[in-house]
Amino acid sequence: MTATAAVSLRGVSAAHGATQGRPIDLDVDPGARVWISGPSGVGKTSLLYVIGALTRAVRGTVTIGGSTVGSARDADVVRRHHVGFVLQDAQLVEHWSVRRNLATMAGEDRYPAAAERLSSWGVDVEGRQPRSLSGGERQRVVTAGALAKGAAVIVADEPTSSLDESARDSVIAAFLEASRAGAAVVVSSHDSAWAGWATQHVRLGGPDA
Ligand SMILES: Nc1ncnc2c1ncn2[C@@H]1O[C@H](COP(=O)(O)OP(=O)(O)OP(=O)(O)O)[C@@H](O)[C@H]1O
Repeated sequence: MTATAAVSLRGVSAAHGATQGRPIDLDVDPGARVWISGPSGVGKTSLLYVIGALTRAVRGTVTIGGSTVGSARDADVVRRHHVGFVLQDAQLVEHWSVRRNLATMAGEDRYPAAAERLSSWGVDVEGRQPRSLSGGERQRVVTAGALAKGAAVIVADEPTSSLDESARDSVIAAFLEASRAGAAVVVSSHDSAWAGWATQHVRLGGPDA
């Protein structure tokens, strides 16, 4: 790993997909922007989950925020302290208000900024329940919460899949801003709109991976 890497993978295979046959090495420095692409089913989500300590690698060494992710307990600690994530199914606690979901993801002190960002994205939070959100609104709530956490590492799985072009561009700009503030940001997506955003491209299932 580089001395400053936020995430370092050495000889890593995830439980499913292309990295099983071809283990991967990857360093992601603070402020770097990584786009993971590749065909459906190739293993993008599986790799992203390892990068975010959401699941453990089946082989190799994963270091996040200077800590090696060995045990499940290591993964818990790393996730809590270092990682913000946007998962593909934009999970919210359904019986909590959207406000409570957002405040829990962001931290109460960062809630106002997260709600303001959401409002600028056309999503008003107050008085809403998750069941009243469209798929795209839900995706933006989870993204605003993850970004507000101020984590050193942000992983996002298809964060713009339910968004129109204008909302997509706003979300891409927000991920750019997070990287400029020092976060290492890793996005898995089929959408080539991420190509111009990324500083590193990991293409799974191609000649290089
Ligand atoms: N828990 C699981 N048990 C068994 N197979 C799984 C599991 N999770 C994923 N897979 C399989 O592993 C492969 C990689 O899945 P993964 O979701 O990582 O791919 P992906 O590239 O993100 O796909 P997509 O672009 O369609 O979201 C797929 O063939 C998938 O069916």
